[in-house]
This record gives sequence, C-alpha cells and structure tokens, in this order.
Amino acid sequence: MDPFLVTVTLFVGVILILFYLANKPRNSRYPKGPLRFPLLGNIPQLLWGRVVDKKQRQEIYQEYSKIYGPVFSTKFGPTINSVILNDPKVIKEAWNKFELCGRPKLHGTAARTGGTIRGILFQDGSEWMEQRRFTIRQLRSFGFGKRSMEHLVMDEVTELADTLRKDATAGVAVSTQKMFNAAVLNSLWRIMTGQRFSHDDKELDRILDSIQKSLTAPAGLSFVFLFPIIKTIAPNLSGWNEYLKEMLEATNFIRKFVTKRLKNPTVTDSQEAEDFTDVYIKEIKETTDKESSFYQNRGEETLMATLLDLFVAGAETTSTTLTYFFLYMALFPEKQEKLQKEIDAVVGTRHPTLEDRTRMPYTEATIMETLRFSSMVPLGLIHRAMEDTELAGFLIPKNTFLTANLYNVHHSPEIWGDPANFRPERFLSPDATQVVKNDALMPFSWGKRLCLGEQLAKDELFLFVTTLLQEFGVHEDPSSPEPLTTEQVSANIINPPKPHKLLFKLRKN
Ligand code: HEM
Repeated sequence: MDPFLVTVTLFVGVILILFYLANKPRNSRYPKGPLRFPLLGNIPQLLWGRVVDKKQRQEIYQEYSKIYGPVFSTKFGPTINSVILNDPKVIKEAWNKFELCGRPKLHGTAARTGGTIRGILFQDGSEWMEQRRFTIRQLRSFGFGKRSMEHLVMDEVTELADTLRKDATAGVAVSTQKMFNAAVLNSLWRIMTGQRFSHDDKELDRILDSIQKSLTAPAGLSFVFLFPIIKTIAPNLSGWNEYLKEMLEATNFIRKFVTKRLKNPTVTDSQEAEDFTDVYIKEIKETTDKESSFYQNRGEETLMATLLDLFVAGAETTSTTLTYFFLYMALFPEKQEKLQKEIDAVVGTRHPTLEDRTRMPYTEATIMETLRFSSMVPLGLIHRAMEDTELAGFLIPKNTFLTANLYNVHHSPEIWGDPANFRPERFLSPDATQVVKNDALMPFSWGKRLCLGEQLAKDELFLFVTTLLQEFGVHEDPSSPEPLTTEQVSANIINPPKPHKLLFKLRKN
C-alpha cells in the first residue's frame, strides 16, 4: 500500500477519533452545543466570533441559543465544561437551586485575597452562606432600605450637583465615566466603615481606576482564568500582571484599613457598634467555633475579603448604570423631557425623596429600561454545579460552570417585541399610571445569589436621577468629534459605554 495513503488515512483516522472524543456527550441528558475541537473545545468559534464577526460573547451565545435551544453547552479547552442558560424560566429554576450556586475555583479570584478564596462574591458553601447572611442582616440594620440611608445618598448627590453646576455655568462638557464613582460608593462606605471620601480624593480615584481596569479588563483575560498555564508562560502579554497589579490596589487599600481598625477600634467592647466593620470585629471576638469563617485569623482575612467584595461590587455597578442612564437621556431627549415633566409635577423644587417613587412611574420605568437596554453585566457572574443536578430535563454534572445570558433575556424579541428600541413605556400600564413589572428583567440576577446591593442600587439610581434631572438638562456635546452611540466596550464582567462627554445645562436660568 502507498505509504503516503497510509499516513493520510492514519492522520484522518486520529483526527476523527479526537473529534469523536471531544464531542462525546457527557451523559445522555447533557445539553447539546456547537462542535468542539479537540483540546480547544469551542475557543476557535468564540475567537472567530470576536475577532472576525466583531461580536460580543453574549451575542455569540445568542446565536447559538437559536440553533441549540435555550440551554446549550460549550467547552473551553480540554477540561472546562460550561452550560449557558438563555431563558428566564430556566435561569430562575437554576439559580433557585443551592447546588447550582457554587462558584468556580479560579486562581485569578483567589489571588486578590492572598491565594485563598474568601468572602461572598467568589466563595461558596458554608463560608459564603455565613458571610452573605451576616452581611445582609447587618446592612439592613445599618440602614439599607431606611430613611437614614436616604440622607447619606442625598449628601452625595448634592455635592455632585454642586460640582456639575460649576461645569454647567462654564459650559464645559464632562466625562461621565468616573463622575459617579465616589458619590455612589460613599453611601455604602459610610455604613461599612464610618468613613467617606471627598469626591476629588486622589487615592480613591486611583483605586477606583484600578477596579474599573480590573473589572473591564480585556475579555481575552478570561482565557488566563481558564488556563492558568498562560499566566506562567506569558504573564505580561496575557495581561495577567497588569490585572493583578490593578486588583491588588484595592486589596492593599482595604487591608491597610482593616489592620488599622483592628489595632485601633473606634468603639470599646461595651459600646454599641457604629458601622459594619465594628460589628464584624465584635463577631470575630465572640466566635469560638473553629469551623466558623469568623474565627480568629480566618475571620480577619474574611472581613478583608467581604469589605473588598462590597467595595468592588458597590463602586462600579451603580455608577456605570448612571453613566448609561445619562447617555440615554442625551440620546433620547423626548424621554428626558417626559421624565422632567414628571419630576416637575410630583417633586417641584424641593429635594426628591424615596417616597416620591410610587408617584413617579415614568422615572421608575426609565430606570428599568436603562437596566434592560444596557445589560451592563451581560453574563452575570459564573456559577458552578456543586453536585450532579437536574435542570429543565437536563442532567448537569458536578463542577460544570453555568452562565446566565442576561443580555439575551433582556434582548429577546419573543419577550420584549422591540428589544432594540429604548422604550421605557414598555414598563407602564396602558394608562401610564402604574409600573408594570416583567419577571424577565433580571439585571441583579435571581435566587440564592441575587445581588445583595439591589435595594441600595435602586434607591441610589432613583435619587441621583431625579435630583440631577430636576436641575440639569443633559445634552450631546456638539464639539465632540464623534456622535454619541449606544455601543458598548466589550469587557470582562462589566461592559461600560464607549467613552464620551455630555453637556449638563442648568434648566432654569
Ligand atoms: C445597578 C447596580 C448593580 C447591578 C446591575 C448588580 C448586578 C449583580 C449581578 C448580576 C450579580 C451576580 C449574581 C449571580 O451570581 O447570579 C451581583 C452580585 C453581587 N452584587 Fe451586585 N449589582 C449592582 C449593585 C451592587 C451594589 C451597590 C452592591 C453593594 C452593596 C452589590 C453587591 C453584590 C454582591 C456582594 C454580589 C455577590 C452575591 C453573591 O455571590 O452571593 N451589587 N450583582
């Protein structure tokens, strides 16, 4: 037999076997998915979609869900199996199951807290449950959802309005990218630590910049998370060193704060705690159970991680939503006008309060539409199956990663009819007097991992939006070289809008 023919036959045979093995279903009820390449899984298709088709990951997943259905599987490299959920009903079913609410054990997330995963955001199991419950209880007792919180938020909006007034009078267009960060973070930070930052605090600016860079790190960095070897081979080229440097800025800042507070407590043991950190330290002192995440050194490390989680999650998310909100107001001036009419009619010239909310359906609907339209956390945070689990007739094996394509849910024509239009009216009753909720709107995710800052974020969004639009009109900057666009920057977790500037003009002058 011709040796060339033998070689070709063998080569083709090996390739076919490798493809067969790569595509062999993990069990008879495992979700289907696109063809997997040996060793690489679906990385080639994802790269092609990103580089050639210029599509974001959520858009690529959206295309796949049209072919493989609302639950499909992908594979990254030889070992990481991932299931993508594209339907709100399935997402709810999944995120209500404790077994599907684990987190992947990624070295990238461990590196930020000294090599061991601690806290809430990236933790699972008993430590996650213990920390999450404690944090929710304490945040409520310190003001989440209460009048006292409202005052903290209003202090911040008022200061921001003072700065904007100067810019408006000078006719200067402002970049809204970082504008809300400190103001939004401060209300949370006062509850957590008793401290606030001045809006032009340079250290905070640097840390928030680092958080922004690490959260919006190039999407290519996900590959480093999935394949740790890349960071050893190409620590600089892969972006790993830069990511770590940025991430550790915030870690070091929080570590410094915790060390100082442990050495110099602000209250004695018999005094009432004044902030979250005080209560936490009290809990550490009172914990005798060695298994508890509050126990001694582990407790101190976990305090650091939990504060870091809230700092990171609280700083970037709400402020990016506000950036989107004002961008949309400039892009859709007729919506802005309607909203301002509602503010003028209900609030008039006094300060807005949270009690106004029920009488301001258009404002509420516009905030909801902003959260839907921007879907700035498009794929939520990755979950992990902690056990073999039944889901919507499928069998999801232990350690499978799960991703909710929130972007797809928020942009499904079957659910919204005209998802590509910014139309707050979709959340209003026909007579426009009531907000109509839609369960498919889930920007804060769902179930056991539901964002624990949802209440604060909603309160802040309402108070910032109403206070600022009461006084200012927001407009496109005519001197800008590029027109405003709804386009997003593709990123790691949070997708910000493209950098832009807006003109804030005083409404009554
Ligand atoms: C508009 C603002 C916000 C949005 C859209 C948002 C969205 C989300 C999403 C999608 C998740 C992932 C849930 C999952 O894994 O299924 C999450 C988790 C989380 N968020 Fe938010 N968030 C916002 C504001 C905040 C704020 C202000 C805080 C601070 C108090 C916060 C703290 C957290 C924490 C600690 C988690 C982790 C929960 C857990 O793993 O158990 N978020 N958020």
